[in-house]
Amino acid sequence: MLLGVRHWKKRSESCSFSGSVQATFVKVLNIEMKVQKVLLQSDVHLKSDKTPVTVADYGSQAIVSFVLEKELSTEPFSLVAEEDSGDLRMESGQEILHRITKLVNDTLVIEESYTVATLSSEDVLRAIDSGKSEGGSSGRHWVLDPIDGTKGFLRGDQYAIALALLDEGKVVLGVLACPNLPLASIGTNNKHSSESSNEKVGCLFSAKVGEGTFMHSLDGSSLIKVHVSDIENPEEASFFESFEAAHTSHDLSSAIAKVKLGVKAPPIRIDSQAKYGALSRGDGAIYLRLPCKGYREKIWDHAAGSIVVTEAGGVVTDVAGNPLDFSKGEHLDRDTGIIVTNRKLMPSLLKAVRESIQEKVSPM
Ligand SMILES: Nc1ncnc2c1ncn2[C@@H]1O[C@H](COP(=O)(O)O)[C@@H](O)[C@H]1OP(=O)(O)O
Ligand SMILES: [Mg+2]
Ligand SMILES: [Mg+2]
Ligand SMILES: [Mg+2]
Repeated sequence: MLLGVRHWKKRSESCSFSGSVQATFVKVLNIEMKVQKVLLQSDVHLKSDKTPVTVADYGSQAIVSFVLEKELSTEPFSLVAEEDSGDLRMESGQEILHRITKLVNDTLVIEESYTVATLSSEDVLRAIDSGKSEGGSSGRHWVLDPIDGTKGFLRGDQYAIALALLDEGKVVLGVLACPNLPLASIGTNNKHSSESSNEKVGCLFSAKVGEGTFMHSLDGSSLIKVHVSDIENPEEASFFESFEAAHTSHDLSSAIAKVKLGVKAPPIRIDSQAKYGALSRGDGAIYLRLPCKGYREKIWDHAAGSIVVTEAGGVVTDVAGNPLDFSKGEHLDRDTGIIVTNRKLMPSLLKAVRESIQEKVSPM
């Protein structure tokens, strides 16, 4: 028993961010917001899976991984992150690598504790490749999506920087920064909005297992504990889904929400894990993610978002009603979709999802 308590204490102490890591995280966000406004065509590349990647994705991964490794120098460091340096090591990647290196140094210079020396391009490549761990069910692994919702980032819309910690395959800590998300509600099921926060954008959600979810404003001026919507009547529940039609079936979610549940409000379509953040504070009550058959979800796309919602009282499952399993490496290994809501709505939502999928498979 005593051993268990000691283990828990040790774990929770080293789980927490030091102030300087959190401050650096906020600086990364500020830089990314500036980069978003001045992005050049040549700063955007297509990866082999045809998804876009930018100097900001690479730069964010290099900085977060560099800072985390420095902060956690006394313990084994394992990071599972989206990007790798393969394309940057090629002849064609040299120009973009030069710009990433400048971006990383410009950002770190603001944070005095990290200005040991100017980082070389090789240091930046090494920092990006620190994210090559495979994760799994034993030990501790940090999980990072340096820019989640790159398509939203390129459009000037929503995106997030998502960092989580896995301990023995379970998410125990999550931080979700949403630089373009208004502090006031973006939905109809709101419970937290206030006059003073009406115009401001930039939210940072943080959740630690057993301690709830908090929303900070990016300028540090406010901090509140958040909770998911307590709506019980599905007709009053507004729902979130991907902006990109290629990422989820808008038709299927419309059949579930409108036809089966009688939801009246139109869907709120935004990019990235900002959907989890918005849901955690009750902006809407349901998030439906029903990707094309065959798409394999990655852990960095859901680890931080899922703990932000569950610690705020919500439930995150696959369409069979099982909790997401983060212990199997970089993939979630569910190609059947993800549903998120509060405890009261989950049974009727699950039933509606199952019926709609069944009807799609075998139309009457
Ligand atoms: N074909 C796809 N189907 C579902 N999700 C995808 C697909 N391609 C990329 N993604 C990832 O889905 C997430 C964004 O989805 P959405 O904004 O629709 O919630 C991102 O993590 C994005 O990766 P990325 O991190 O590279 O942007
Ligand atoms: Mg990507
Ligand atoms: Mg992502
Ligand atoms: Mg990404």
